[in-house]
Amino acid sequence: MSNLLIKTENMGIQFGGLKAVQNVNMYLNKGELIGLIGPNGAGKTTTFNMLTGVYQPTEGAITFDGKKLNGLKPYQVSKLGISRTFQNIRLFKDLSVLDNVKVANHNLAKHSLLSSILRLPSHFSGEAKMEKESIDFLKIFGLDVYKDELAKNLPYGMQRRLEIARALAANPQLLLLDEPAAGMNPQETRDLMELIAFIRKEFNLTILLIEHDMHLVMGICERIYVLDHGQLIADGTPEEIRNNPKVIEAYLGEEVID
Ligand SMILES: Nc1ncnc2c1ncn2[C@@H]1O[C@H](COP(=O)(O)OP(=O)(O)OP(=O)(O)O)[C@@H](O)[C@H]1O
Repeated sequence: MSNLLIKTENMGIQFGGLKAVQNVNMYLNKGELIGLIGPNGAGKTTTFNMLTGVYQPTEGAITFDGKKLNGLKPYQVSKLGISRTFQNIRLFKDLSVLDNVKVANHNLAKHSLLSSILRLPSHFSGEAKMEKESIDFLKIFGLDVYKDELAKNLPYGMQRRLEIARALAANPQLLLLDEPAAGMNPQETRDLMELIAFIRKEFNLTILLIEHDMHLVMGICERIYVLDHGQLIADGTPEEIRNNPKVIEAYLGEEVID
């Protein structure tokens, strides 16, 4: 059985005259935690948008778990097992913390629509099961104490955690995290690193992580891809990336890779 979960072959996208991403060849094996880094505007979020069906690549192919993703809509990609978080937090701000997770979990609820409408016993057991599962999720993220709070009232770092919990509640095989530590303080970032490592193991996940915080990326990723001006300029272990002259040049004047 193949260990390969997702691969892109010469993936690219053009917006008008601008080739935002081109010739991207990446792969993730099952269970890997991989970083995607690059200076501002390098094409990282655009890459996530192609992997999740938000944008259709204008070139190349994406294969996930043996299936072609090209042409699929975001909800179809999500059903196949890819979940993501966003650079700018996207929660249902006026719903409770618990309801935010339940909404995501609901997509997969096992009881049928008919039993929900007729309120058959299987509906209630389904609801109760989902409620319990959702609270269990919140516990893992340290969010159960906030379960009845509106999402918009959570401290910023907790909102970021809730976004990850929500993505995970959809039961993905592949989790794409777009700058999960953005705006967090150093302690929150350290806690987040531990949490990401933990959920990867606990849920047998494969994770692709966009992150500007080099310490976070270098600390937890097995391999790292580097994008610059829409093209991959390097891939390798954190050690290889740290010492790669092309990477150092791409980042010169932007941030220090320590
Ligand atoms: N819908 C679009 N239409 C036109 N250009 C776009 C569109 N989406 C992205 N781009 C362009 O694609 C390029 C890559 O943008 P992208 O947001 O993917 O970069 P990034 O690496 O995620 O940057 P950052 O680190 O600042 O988030 C940019 O030049 C951007 O302006």
